[in-house]
Amino acid sequence: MASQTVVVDRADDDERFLATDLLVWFDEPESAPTATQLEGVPPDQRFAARVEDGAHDPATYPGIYGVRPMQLSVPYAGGGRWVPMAGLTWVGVHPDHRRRGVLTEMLRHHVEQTHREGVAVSGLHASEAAIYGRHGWGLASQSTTLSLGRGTTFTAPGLDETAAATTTRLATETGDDLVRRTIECEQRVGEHQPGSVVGDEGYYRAVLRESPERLRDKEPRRMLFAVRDGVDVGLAAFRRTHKWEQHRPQGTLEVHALFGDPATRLALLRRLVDFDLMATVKLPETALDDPLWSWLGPRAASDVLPADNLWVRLVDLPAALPLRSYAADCDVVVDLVDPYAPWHAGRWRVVVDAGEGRAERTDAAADVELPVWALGAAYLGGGNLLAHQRAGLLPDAPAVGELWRAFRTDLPPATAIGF
Ligand SMILES: CC(=O)SCCNC(=O)CCNC(=O)[C@H](O)C(C)(C)COP(=O)(O)OP(=O)(O)OC[C@H]1O[C@@H](n2cnc3c(N)ncnc32)[C@H](O)[C@@H]1OP(=O)(O)O
Repeated sequence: MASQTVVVDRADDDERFLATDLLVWFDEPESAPTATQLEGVPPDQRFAARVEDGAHDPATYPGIYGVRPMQLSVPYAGGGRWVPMAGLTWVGVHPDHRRRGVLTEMLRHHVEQTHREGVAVSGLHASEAAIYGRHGWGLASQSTTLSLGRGTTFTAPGLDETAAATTTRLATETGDDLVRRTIECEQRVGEHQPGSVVGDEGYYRAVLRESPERLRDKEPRRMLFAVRDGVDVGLAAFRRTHKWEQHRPQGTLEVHALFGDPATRLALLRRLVDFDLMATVKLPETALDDPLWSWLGPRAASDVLPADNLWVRLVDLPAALPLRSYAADCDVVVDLVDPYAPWHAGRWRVVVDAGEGRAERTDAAADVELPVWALGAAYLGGGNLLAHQRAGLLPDAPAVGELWRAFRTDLPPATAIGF
């Protein structure tokens, strides 16, 4: 198809924004007011692409995207630390305009806009894994989904006492009370777990809202909080589905999110595999080094499916590097390839000294040329640069190993929510 001139700017028409999203995702329209449906993406963070040559449907935009103001937990002093992240979401291109560069222009706009707003990192969950790598996002955390049978045994002698001292109770709060309790709990837990993401109140109102059209005959989502010493230390969000086979209950309990330190996860998991009338517990986005694998052994789970989790793009290297701490010293000159960001592309001296990182402009000869996705992948300590080098995706230069030894973390990052 012929290319087209694409201009991206604020989306000034909420109805049109929503209509575009409905067309892209072919969802049933909801009865809730438009403002409620758009909650979690602030009005000044809704963007639309317009094409300047050719007619298009006035009720929709050729393309839309939104940004959630979020916090990302980055590796810091053996734990984590919250830093601002632009959470890219609601990306969609009208079916009549696809594969003609609308997404490409929207992502270029997003990178510029994020930089203008002084945010160094953009993150997203992708609908399809092949989309974002070519635009500079690197796969920063990976996970698996899996299923467990009812009554699964978890063997964790060193954590039994703490898990037993952890009470699990279904939340009785609703509305804003539940939103506040959930945010506070996720902030408390995620700060110690690099790769965690939390949103603002609007985001939590949006994810905790369940419209009648989406719910139909399903059980409303239940929130199970884990409490220790009077403090919320974790939670599991889940829903159950009935099923009967030959007079025997074969229900499925599907977990949507699971937060907590290892002893808390143990307490929550023991409770989740013990609900009446269930035969199967489906777990979401479980990190590759989740303690679960040590408690179970690899064969106790079924339907194990690896997936990409959080994709990270750096939009400002000198601002992003000092935000986290590092495992080893390094001093290399990187020639950064970033076609979307002239302020970013070119040679940087990347230095880590006593755990602190920085990047400064240099005219020195480059030790390695790196695509911007590589630093996004490694930023949380998860995307192994040496493995990418071995796979032929990065240049065969010693500087890649030096960078990786600085960026890597003892445990890979884990991201528990999608957005
Ligand atoms: C963070 C999020 O919100 S994830 C949600 C993403 N949205 C969706 O999946 C909704 C359904 N899909 C769509 O709306 C569109 O097909 C999009 C947004 C995925 C792509 O939009 P388009 O305008 O068609 O993309 P565009 O023409 O800019 O393509 C850019 C490049 O990405 C490639 N590409 C686009 N979509 C895909 C895909 N689904 N899989 C693999 N490659 C893709 C194109 O081939 C093109 O490659 P090239 O530069 O080598 O030629």
